Amino acid sequence: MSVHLDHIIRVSPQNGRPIVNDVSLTVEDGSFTALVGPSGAGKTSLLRVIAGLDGHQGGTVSIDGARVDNVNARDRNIGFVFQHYALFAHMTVAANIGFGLSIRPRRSRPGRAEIERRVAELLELMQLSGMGSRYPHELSGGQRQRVALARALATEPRVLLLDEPFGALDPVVRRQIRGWLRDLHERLGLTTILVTHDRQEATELADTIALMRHGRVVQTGTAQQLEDTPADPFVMEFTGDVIRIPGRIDRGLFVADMPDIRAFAANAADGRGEVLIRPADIRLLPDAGSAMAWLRQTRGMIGTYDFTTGTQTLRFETVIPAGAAPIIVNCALDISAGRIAQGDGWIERQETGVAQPATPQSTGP
Ligand SMILES: Nc1ncnc2c1ncn2[C@@H]1O[C@H](COP(=O)(O)OP(=O)(O)OP(=O)(O)O)[C@@H](O)[C@H]1O
Repeated sequence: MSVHLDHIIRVSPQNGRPIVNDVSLTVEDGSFTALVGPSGAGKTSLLRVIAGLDGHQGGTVSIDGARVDNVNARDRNIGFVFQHYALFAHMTVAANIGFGLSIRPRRSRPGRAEIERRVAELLELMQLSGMGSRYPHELSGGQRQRVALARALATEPRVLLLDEPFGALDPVVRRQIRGWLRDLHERLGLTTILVTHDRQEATELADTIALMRHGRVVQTGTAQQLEDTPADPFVMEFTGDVIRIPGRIDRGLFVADMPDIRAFAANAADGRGEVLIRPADIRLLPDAGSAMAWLRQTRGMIGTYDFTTGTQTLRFETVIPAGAAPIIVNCALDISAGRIAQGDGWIERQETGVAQPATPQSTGP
């Protein structure tokens, strides 16, 4: 089932400020979407609006093309698992899983034998066979989260909402459960939306990533798209390592404040600016300046360099130039593969890999 959000607004019940601010998002049927972003960005709030647990003051939520704004949570056919959505401690694992079915209105409630069959099926699917009679405190953290997932899936929802479901697990279990979850998503043909802080988790699991900040979706796309063509400096920093190099635009050139960084063409008005660049895109140019680059560590073709000019040092990891000695004297940096920012936005969007015209070496401000 697809989920479509159209200009959703939710305001804080306390102070009327927008918590979700004009969010439009389409989650395709059968897709796996990760909602990522800093704390307080509105990810949980958006998930709760989709689930129908919280109301919204503007916009519409549609599931499979039908508006569900006035449909209560129980009737949306959505399963959800929250990090702190605890299991019922006094109930066995089997009773926890079957709970959603057992409280259905009499008309739609399956018989006891049918519930038992469904629970057994889910226990097997979750690799928890034989654990139905245990109590939650007799399980590991990873097993408990799988029971929570089983409970969410018992009513056969087609949409699954997961809010940091693995946050409390140790990293090894977390990685194992990831692969297993993706597999489950495929096998059951689910449409899944996962809230996570973990960039790696989002990249591994999701087809689409929606990055949120201040109640808005800043950019949606594959992990690769967000990394390669970030909509703004915030997205670039969120999606990978970035080095910021301050400078200015001077008559069509970006001139770094730090000497021995090559100026390059910048199609923008004169003023302050900053280059944001992935460390791996920085190029060391031997015999092109007066700086010194000292190779601190190597990892295959990649080296960690301290690039020193005057009293300033820049540390970054990049490709070791062919035949370079561990200490390169008289070198300069090429940062023309970066993007130039001013405040929260780009002042110029450059495509990486496009050759820049040869320009004179910067001599600083
Ligand atoms: N019921 C509420 N009443 C008032 N403010 C709320 C309520 N729920 C959330 N907020 C506020 O809305 C903003 C978004 O919160 P939300 O929990 O959705 O963010 P988040 O991106 O999920 O953050 P985190 O990653 O820390 O869980 C925060 O500023 C939060 O304080």
